[in-house]
Amino acid sequence: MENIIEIKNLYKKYKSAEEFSVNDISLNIDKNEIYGILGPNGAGKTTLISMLSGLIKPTSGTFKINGLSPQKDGFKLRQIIGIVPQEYALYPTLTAKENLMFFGSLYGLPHKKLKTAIDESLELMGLSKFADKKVEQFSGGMKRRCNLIAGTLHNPKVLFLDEPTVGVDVQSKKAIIDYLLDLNKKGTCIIYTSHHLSEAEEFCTKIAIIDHGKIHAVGTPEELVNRVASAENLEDVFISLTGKELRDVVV
Ligand SMILES: Nc1ncnc2c1ncn2[C@@H]1O[C@H](COP(=O)(O)OP(=O)(O)OP(=O)(O)O)[C@@H](O)[C@H]1O
Repeated sequence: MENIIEIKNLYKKYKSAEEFSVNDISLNIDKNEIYGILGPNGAGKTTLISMLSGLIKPTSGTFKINGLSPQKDGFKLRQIIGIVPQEYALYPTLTAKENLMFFGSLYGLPHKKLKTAIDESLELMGLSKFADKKVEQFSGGMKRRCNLIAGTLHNPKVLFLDEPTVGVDVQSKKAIIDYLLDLNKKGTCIIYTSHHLSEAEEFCTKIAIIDHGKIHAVGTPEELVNRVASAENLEDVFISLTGKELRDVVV
């Protein structure tokens, strides 16, 4: 076991808000994990991973990623993390390949290495034959697949994903999960937020259940199910811990 992320007493209160959106979270994440942050709407999932990925600043508390802190080592930190937000960060009038060349060059990858990484990733994602099509012609699922490639071309040590499979078709979902499993096998620690309990149960090695900005439970899917008497699956655990039904949290 080797922690790649160490979070200590992290808080976030937005200026316009009355309550803390993240309220005293402490968490260690091992470098080999596929770590699911699960919780209902407004639980604080996006706020938590936005802080960890450097998009917003914590109100208080500290965290380190691979021993680096955002205050002291911001530049180095940005080189080892990947971020895939919910919204597409792609240029619609550029082709998939042009988009990926653009984003890959932002990571400073040499041209030849970048071209190889793009070709391999498009192949893995089942998008090779669409490489020269404009992204505006893509379906939502194809855009998401392309978005994921754009955030991972530099082979990050830690990848933050916000709801990577929400609202995508079955084929894209499978491609995304297979791609993430492959990245994890090659050494990327994956932290992802989700509403999909059954997907998380299958896919995650560890899960944190979060609600009202606090962590309610942490464990492997199996540990969580065993911890709650009469729970048969993660959905039962979720209802028991948050008092919310799955239908309340599916967007
Ligand atoms: N920019 C902001 N300004 C003020 N309040 C915010 C802001 N962003 C989020 N919040 C509030 O913080 C809380 C947590 O929101 P957050 O988006 O982190 O939750 P979430 O678990 O990701 O929810 P969802 O699944 O709906 O995306 C909510 O009460 C939300 O209204």
